Amino acid sequence: MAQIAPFAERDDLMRVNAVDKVFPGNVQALRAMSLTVREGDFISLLGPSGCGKSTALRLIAGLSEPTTGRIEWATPRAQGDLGVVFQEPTLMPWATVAQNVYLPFRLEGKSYAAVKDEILEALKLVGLEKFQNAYPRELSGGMKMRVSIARAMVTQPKLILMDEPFAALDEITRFKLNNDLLEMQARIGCTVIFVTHSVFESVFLSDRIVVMAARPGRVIDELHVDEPYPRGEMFRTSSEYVAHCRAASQALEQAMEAAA
Ligand SMILES: Nc1ncnc2c1ncn2[C@@H]1O[C@H](COP(=O)(O)OP(=O)(O)OP(=O)(O)O)[C@@H](O)[C@H]1O
Repeated sequence: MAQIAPFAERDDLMRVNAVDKVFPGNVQALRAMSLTVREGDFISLLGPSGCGKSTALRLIAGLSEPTTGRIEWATPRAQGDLGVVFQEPTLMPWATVAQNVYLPFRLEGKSYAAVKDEILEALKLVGLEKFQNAYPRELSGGMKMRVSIARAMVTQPKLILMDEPFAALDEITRFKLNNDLLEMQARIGCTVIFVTHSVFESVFLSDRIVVMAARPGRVIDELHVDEPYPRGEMFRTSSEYVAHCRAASQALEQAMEAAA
């Protein structure tokens, strides 16, 4: 479990270097995107629909290749260094909660018996250890998302990519999961890149907000939310939070105008 270094002292983890992504039909999903991601950063990609947030995440995950430019890791990436959480929990309905969380290890060829302690630990982190033998159909939307997060964290990855994971949840569940996500990040010391449309969510969670504009998808601004962690309800109701939300809102408005 790594400790997160102070903001100014973090080592580079990976770099998106002058990346363009053009889809068939000449759709320029990303133009000249550059971003240095450092160990322990919590980065939100914030922007309107179609600005290339999911495309950027897929490129970083290695699920798609840049048209030009490069994705470079500071040290070679091993299996288990990366966890991904999508908007839908994407659980296997026929498998128990524990079997779902086991999946990344199964893909690495490890037996269940060899990793059952890690699975239980991940389920504890998301508060679902009592549900290890339940099936997805027995769980609420928020609980399913917790299982999906446990599955992404179980290998203690260096980097977790999250594509609007809480967009489909009600606001109270979303706030709770935001709080819990920060706690989990602090516990395993990972880096997070989090895609969202929500100014409020991005300010609450992140220390860096990368603002993107559409047509073509590109980075137009980066904001630093220079507020200490752990963050909780006190931060959410503070004047500092409101001030950061205002700044992020303005940057988002400029992003919309840039695309208009
Ligand atoms: N596989 C694909 N083939 C063709 N065009 C694509 C493909 N994937 C994405 N695009 C286009 O690339 C652009 C960026 O899409 P992307 O999904 O990355 O945006 P986004 O910011 O994540 O949007 P949203 O917030 O709506 O999810 C859009 O114009 C989209 O239609």
